Amino acid sequence: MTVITCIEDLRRLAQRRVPRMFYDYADSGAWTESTYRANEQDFQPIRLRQRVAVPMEPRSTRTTMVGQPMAMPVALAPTGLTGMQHADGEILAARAARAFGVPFTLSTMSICSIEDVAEHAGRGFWFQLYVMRDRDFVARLIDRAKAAGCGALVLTLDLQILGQRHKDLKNGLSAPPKPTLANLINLATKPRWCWNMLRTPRRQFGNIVGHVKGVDDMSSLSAWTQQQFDPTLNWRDVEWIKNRWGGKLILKGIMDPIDARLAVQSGADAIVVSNHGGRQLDGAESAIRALPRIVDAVGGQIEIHMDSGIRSGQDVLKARALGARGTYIGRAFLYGLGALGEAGVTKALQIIHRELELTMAFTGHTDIETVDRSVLVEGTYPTA
Ligand SMILES: Cc1cc2nc3c(=O)[nH]c(=O)nc-3n(C[C@H](O)[C@H](O)[C@H](O)COP(=O)(O)O)c2cc1C
Ligand SMILES: O=C(O)C(=O)c1ccccc1
Repeated sequence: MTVITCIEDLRRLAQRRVPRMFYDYADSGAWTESTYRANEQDFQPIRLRQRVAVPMEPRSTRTTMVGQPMAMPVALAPTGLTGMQHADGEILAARAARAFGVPFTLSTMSICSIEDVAEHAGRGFWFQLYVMRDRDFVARLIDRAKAAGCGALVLTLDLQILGQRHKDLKNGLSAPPKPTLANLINLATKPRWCWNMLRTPRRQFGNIVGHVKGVDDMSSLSAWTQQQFDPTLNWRDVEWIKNRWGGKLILKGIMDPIDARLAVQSGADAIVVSNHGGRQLDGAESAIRALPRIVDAVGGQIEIHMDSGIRSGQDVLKARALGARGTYIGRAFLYGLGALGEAGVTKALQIIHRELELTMAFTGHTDIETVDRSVLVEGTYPTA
């Protein structure tokens, strides 16, 4: 293998090492994947202003998200089935994030449970909540996250029903994979993944199986989601969750200024401008284009984060310049995990950090806190 220098290198290696069903699950969007593609592509036309002969050392990327100090404005996004990209994936990613000094967000739909991650990777990670019909279960999840010392609750609002993802339907996505002939043939080409998976006991949805009576078969993930996720979710539920949780609350999946204003009224601490990485509403605007409008509407009133499409430190800088205090990476860290386990997540974070602080130097900044719209070339970036 040649030297790994960028996230795209990690993606290629992950594609070789992760069973097709799970690689495709990560690397796909809804329907035609037009929003998935736009998320990445819409960063490209945004141009940076090169500066010379200005101080460039020492440089700091340190900042905060919801008051929490971190090494750079990048958190690991919550991703379901992370423990299927690599055995014990959530524990490994949480460890890498902790060592790097950025938050890891554990998904409700993770393989390793809240307690597994707290035990093996330490406390303080963030927890992402999906609202199920069974409110007692939701309350128990919140209480478990509290008991594990989670530093923030990320409440996802954009997936009460699952976007239609063609690759998952064709592959028959399930965790663990069903022993069909096609799956067995594919698994036979992934010995490293299989060996690691056989050595871990954690192969089911750890936050759910064993915690809800009668739930031991989640083999059809989309059917299970449809049965369990609550389509009546509304702002009164957000209030109930906020009160039950009592800590920092981040609302994820906001793309419209109307919803952003309602989020402000809910008293949440931050919102994430996100279209779920293009996995839900195909045809939605890219998140980087939606960002300035949301910043214009509520920027002074609530902390704004963004995700969807970030593949480099330059993307982080552009999001920050357009008003996002922090960002999240989803696939960028999943590719690292699938490629090289914990070391791959560390690699992904190192790559993004290096790109970010080099770009700061070239654009004449030594402190991420001073980066604003003026690093961008007028006329090349989206506006409200
Ligand atoms: C494989 C995968 C699984 C995901 N699962 C969840 C999830 O369980 N909860 C959630 O809030 N978002 C989930 N997301 C969305 C991410 O949190 C994030 O919004 C998205 O990945 C950002 O886009 P990016 O992958 O281009 O960085 C998932 C994304 C991916 C790629
Ligand atoms: O795949 C996803 O994007 C996601 O958030 C999810 C939703 C339901 C079950 C598993 C993952």
